[in-house]
Amino acid sequence: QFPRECVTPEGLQSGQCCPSPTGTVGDECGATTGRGQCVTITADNRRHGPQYPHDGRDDRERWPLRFFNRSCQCNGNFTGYNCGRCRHGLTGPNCDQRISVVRRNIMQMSAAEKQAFVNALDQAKRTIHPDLVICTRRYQEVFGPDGNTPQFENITIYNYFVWTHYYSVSKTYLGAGQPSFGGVDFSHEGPGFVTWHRYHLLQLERDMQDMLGDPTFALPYWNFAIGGSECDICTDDLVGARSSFDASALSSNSVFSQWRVICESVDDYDTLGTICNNTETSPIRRNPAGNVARPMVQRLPEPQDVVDCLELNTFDTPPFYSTSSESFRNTIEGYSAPQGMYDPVVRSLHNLAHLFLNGTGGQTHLSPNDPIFVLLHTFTDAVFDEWLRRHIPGEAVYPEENAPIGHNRRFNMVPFWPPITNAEMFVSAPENLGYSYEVQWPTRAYTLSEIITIAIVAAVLVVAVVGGVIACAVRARSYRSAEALEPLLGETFRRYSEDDRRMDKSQSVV
Ligand SMILES: O=C(O)c1cc2cc(O)c(O)cc2[nH]1
Repeated sequence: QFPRECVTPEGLQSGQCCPSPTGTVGDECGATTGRGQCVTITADNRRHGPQYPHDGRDDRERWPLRFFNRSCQCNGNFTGYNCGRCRHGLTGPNCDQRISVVRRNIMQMSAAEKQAFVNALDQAKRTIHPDLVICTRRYQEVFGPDGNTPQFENITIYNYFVWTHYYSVSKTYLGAGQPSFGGVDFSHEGPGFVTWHRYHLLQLERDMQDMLGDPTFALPYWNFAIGGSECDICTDDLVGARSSFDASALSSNSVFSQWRVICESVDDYDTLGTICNNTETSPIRRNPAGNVARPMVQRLPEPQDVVDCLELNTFDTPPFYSTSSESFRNTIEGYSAPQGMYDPVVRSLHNLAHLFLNGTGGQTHLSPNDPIFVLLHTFTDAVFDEWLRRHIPGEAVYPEENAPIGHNRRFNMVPFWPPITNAEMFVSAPENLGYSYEVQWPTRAYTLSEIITIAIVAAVLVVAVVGGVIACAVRARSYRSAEALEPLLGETFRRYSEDDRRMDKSQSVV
């Protein structure tokens, strides 16, 4: 969430976080080489929706102003907390060389590519994030018991990915003995669902690119809209098969059976007002299609669900919440039927894929601990990108105000650093964000009236073509028979003509 360099007592007190990419004094944000400059942070102050009634009580409001009010703003193709790196899809000392980052279907990757991806994830689970640290206390307690020991911790790259999700969904602590307020979610149940998760993946992809020293590294996706009740990627060469001994555990042949989750002690955080840290506890649990108590979540979404949701024209609809109807966002998120109608009992698309996993991956505070989360969300993001490509919306269709807290267009997404708004992720990825998807979208099945129309048009065409062919054949045949008769006719004609001439001559002599 914040750069290690900034979380000193002085850094926190100054409210400024503008490190230099070269570590040189007086070169904040690489200003001397034109990379960027240190600016005052703008935070959204438009009204949010009525779901959150506790203004002033949560560190995440008007993010990140509770912690910092100045950060780097980078120029041109430079980016990062100190403007020291290139925008996605660019490389080179001046960040002006294009590279291609293509996200592919994991099922279509070679055995070697699958293995490389699994190894990269495992490396990310064990590698300390090079730049960022997490706060483990609310701001009120962030200077520590002695007032001079900032409460921040190192965290690994993959656990940072898990932690940011947890921090964005955690409840608002209202004080000892008071129940924490759960009607708040900075990354779900609002228009920011698609933009927040898009940035979340971009951050992991960039961190893994840096870790691997490969700027072309791309996260693959899982096409979860395959129907049925089988998890096709739950195999030992991918995210791990089911254990033969425990239906909810992973096979010991998979490296992911060794992974331990973070952010499990949610009751402690909510009652004590503490925050999840990098401490790893139990193994991943997963029992796809094993939730017998909820038969509706025992099947994966169907291909037709993707077709239907891509046809919805409106990005989001009031109240811009999990109760919105005819909203593309609420449909891909999965609180509406795939055709857009809100129904409180329905779970579809993204939500259905989560719940189908039935374990770690089905609980919001824990779900990214299961690596399926990455693949499930890249596919969700691919659907979002395809919707942007087909409908070409301006940013004006993204609500500027009255969305749930965290979800307004200009809100800086919690808890990312440097500050980044929802609007900045509401753009087509290939042109603006330096990555694309290689994907074959299912096509819509024809309706009965379309089938009848097509059949009639086809029948008319067949009749016209066959009629034309017959007419041509008849004409060609009569032409040929006329040619065959022509020598005989010619002879007869000549004879008659000669007789006529002789007759004429004799008549003229008379
Ligand atoms: O109950 C739901 O609809 C549900 C569960 C779940 C888990 C998760 O990690 C999400 O990101 C969303 C979600 N929705």
